[in-house]
Amino acid sequence: MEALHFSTVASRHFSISLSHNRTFSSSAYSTHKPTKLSSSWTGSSFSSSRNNLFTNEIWGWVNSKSVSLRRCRDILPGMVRAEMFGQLTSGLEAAWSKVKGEELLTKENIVEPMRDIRRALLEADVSLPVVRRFVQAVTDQAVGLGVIRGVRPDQQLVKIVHDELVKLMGGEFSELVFAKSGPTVILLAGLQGVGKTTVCAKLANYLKKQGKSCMLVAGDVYRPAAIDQLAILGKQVDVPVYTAGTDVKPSEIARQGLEEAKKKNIDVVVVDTAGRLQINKSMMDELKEVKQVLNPTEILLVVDAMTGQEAAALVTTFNLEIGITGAILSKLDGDSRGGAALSVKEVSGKPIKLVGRGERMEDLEPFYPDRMAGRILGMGDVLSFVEKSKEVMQQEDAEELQKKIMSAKFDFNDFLKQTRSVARMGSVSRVIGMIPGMAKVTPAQIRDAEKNLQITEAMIEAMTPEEREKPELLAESPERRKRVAQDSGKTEQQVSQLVAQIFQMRVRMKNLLGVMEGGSMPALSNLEESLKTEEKAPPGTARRRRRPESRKQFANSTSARPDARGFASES
Ligand SMILES: Nc1nc2c(ncn2[C@@H]2O[C@H](COP(=O)(O)OP(=O)(O)OP(=O)(O)O)[C@@H](O)[C@H]2O)c(=O)[nH]1
Repeated sequence: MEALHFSTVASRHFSISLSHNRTFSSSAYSTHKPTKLSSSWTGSSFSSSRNNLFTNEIWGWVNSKSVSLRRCRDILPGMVRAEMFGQLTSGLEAAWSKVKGEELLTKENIVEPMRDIRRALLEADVSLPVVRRFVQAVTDQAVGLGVIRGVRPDQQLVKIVHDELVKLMGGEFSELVFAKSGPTVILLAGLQGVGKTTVCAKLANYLKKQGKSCMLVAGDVYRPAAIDQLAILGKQVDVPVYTAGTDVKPSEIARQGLEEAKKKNIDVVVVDTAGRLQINKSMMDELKEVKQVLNPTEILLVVDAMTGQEAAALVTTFNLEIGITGAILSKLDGDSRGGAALSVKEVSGKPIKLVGRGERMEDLEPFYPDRMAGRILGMGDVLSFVEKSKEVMQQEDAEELQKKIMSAKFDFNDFLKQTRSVARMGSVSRVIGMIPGMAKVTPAQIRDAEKNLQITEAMIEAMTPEEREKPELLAESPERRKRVAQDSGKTEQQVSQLVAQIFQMRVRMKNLLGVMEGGSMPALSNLEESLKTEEKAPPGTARRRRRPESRKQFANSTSARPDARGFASES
């Protein structure tokens, strides 16, 4: 694997790399190039069937053994990979590769990958008890997990590890709390050199962008340069800084600063405090005094991400000593291991609220555990794909469906199940958007597709159980179709189209399975094109234009072809 590095001018630590897998270069890629599907694929008369087919295509594509997780990650849109936590990311990658090619995650085949995960976490400087709990939780979930159609065991393992990482980092995003009345006071504490003074100004800058007026208070009286530094940074972000020199007690400066902020109707006061090389009693006593004077809404401990599990231990100690509300993890941009981000919440019980990712004033961000986990794994879109697939279909359903398709017994019950599965996926575009070349489906097309799903559902619900199982009954009887039309409030023509469609679907799905088994990737871009063409066609013309296409299919499909006499003439 080759990484192209782009260093940003502003930060000497930060670099991003675009993953570029050599095995995935031109010749390898060309083997996955979309093959042209038969024209029958491009002329579906119903958007609902189109969606079902999309879903199948997508499942089929990801399921295809030629598509590796790495490839998914690298070619899916927006897949820029950060170097941050790079070491951990590579360590975990070894784990996925161990279960590639397996059909199921078992007690036996999970041993090796779990060893890799354990090693990766320990190397990331996560504490041993935390690693043990993590590995146990992942193992418990992975073993005996049912198979989800289209999702391979290595993809499932990625998802489990992702979810556990999110839990480990606190699950939910922990927002800053603001006072209901009067200024919100945020007290910053931390050891020397962790980035407190810088964070003060960054935080003011961050809050200003949320429309809050801010004031900084220079409470670090032991390092005169810290006061000047804060004044300069304050100017830089255009926020007033309250200073009272170095001869006044920090608690007194804090009190005066708060008074000043109240007079000026300031929304948020951020108070800088002195750091020490290590925790000592005088530091804690001073902080307690400042805390008593200010009664802060937030007491945030700034910890240096590069100190790994030590950062988590510090948060615990500060919390026990003075009671804090959360942590700010600074210098995350220089952290290739990730131990601090992974351990703080688990070890101390206190959430990380913000992270510093560079020296610039803009480099402060909220800490989102799920995004962080996604970054660590570097496979955001694969994760959402697994999640969606899990929601919509169980393997048993899928296998049964496959059998039915193969034996040309796909009936309206299956049709309805599929239709609802697609509907449950919400916006189909979200799934389609995960596939390269398929991100351009318009909202209008999606709305249309969803409207058609409802129409289809209404008609199927108006059928008797027997009719649903044997679409032939409807194909042979205009009376039955008339009754379904009346009961569902749709036209006879719509019912006829639906009946014709199920036979077309049998044929198309069978064709699709053939294509998938042949190992080539379905022509997703062709489908997208067909969507656009159909979208542009004026009402009433699309069907007429497509009819020769459907006829051609029927002519080619002897096995699944019903005795269509009785409805074909009407449709
Ligand atoms: N790369 C990087 N550097 C940072 C970050 N935050 C702070 N720094 C740098 O870390 C150094 C120390 O930051 P300060 O804000 O002076 O630290 P402090 O905790 O106030 O230090 P004391 O006042 O001595 O206690 C400075 O050079 C900052 O530019 C960050 O998120 N990323």
